[in-house]
Amino acid sequence: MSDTGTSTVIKMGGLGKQFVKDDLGIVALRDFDLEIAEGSFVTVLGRSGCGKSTMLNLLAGLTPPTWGSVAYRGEPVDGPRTEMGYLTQSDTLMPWRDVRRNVELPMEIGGMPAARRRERAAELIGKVGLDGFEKHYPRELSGGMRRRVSLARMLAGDPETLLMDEPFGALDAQLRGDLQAELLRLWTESGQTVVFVTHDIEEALLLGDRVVVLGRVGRIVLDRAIELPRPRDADELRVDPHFVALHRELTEALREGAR
Ligand SMILES: Nc1ncnc2c1ncn2[C@@H]1O[C@H](COP(=O)(O)OP(=O)(O)OP(=O)(O)O)[C@@H](O)[C@H]1O
Repeated sequence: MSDTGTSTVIKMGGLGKQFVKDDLGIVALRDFDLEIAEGSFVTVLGRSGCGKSTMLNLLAGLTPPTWGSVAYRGEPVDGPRTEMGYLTQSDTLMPWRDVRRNVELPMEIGGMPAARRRERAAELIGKVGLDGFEKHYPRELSGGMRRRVSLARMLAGDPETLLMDEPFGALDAQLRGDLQAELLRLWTESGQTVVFVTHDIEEALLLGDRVVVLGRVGRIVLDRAIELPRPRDADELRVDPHFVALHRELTEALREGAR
């Protein structure tokens, strides 16, 4: 238990990853330490190439670390775990399954009866704004629509922790706002833990109750609480002096991280 009374759900210690390409070692992440409290919404902000996806892949157990370790509820993460849902940057929908059957997949694996599965899939498809597209195949959808199917599929697994890698980056502003609001609503209701990677300062501030800014090879340049009251309205926030000051602080941290 931490001093705030919440327990740590994720602990990354001395974490690092080196890739080897053409006999050359490329360090993507080095000496990375981070603890995440249960039920928190942590946004991880960093420029392209600073190791954000590498960190999430390690956290999700998709790739083994070169150095250090990841623990989930005190247990070492040495492969994917059902408690963690991962929305990756790349598209991992099954091309031979239509939208409904893609969304149903985690429930199918979990052994949920077909009628219940179908009902839940319909509900999730509605939540991500894809009513009417149930029978479409991934190739018949736009990139943004495919992201939304992936989001619905992740939620279908009912994970207690959500790992999200720039999930709304490719969407138009309106849809992005809708899905951000939907995610916040789900988070408020469910008490899930969220680790949300973005390179967008405003998004990091709008969503998180803590922001971690990464510099090169995942060096933590800033780790601070975001005390903005909720619900947060993007239009109102933009003129809020506290938000403006935080925005400036994060801009400076990103600049510092690039050095
Ligand atoms: N499989 C790999 N093989 C070799 N190098 C890799 C591999 N994956 C990542 N890297 C390198 O590691 C570094 C960090 O990559 P990573 O994808 O983690 O960054 P990122 O912060 O998520 O970037 P972006 O915001 O653009 O997705 C980059 O220099 C990248 O080229």
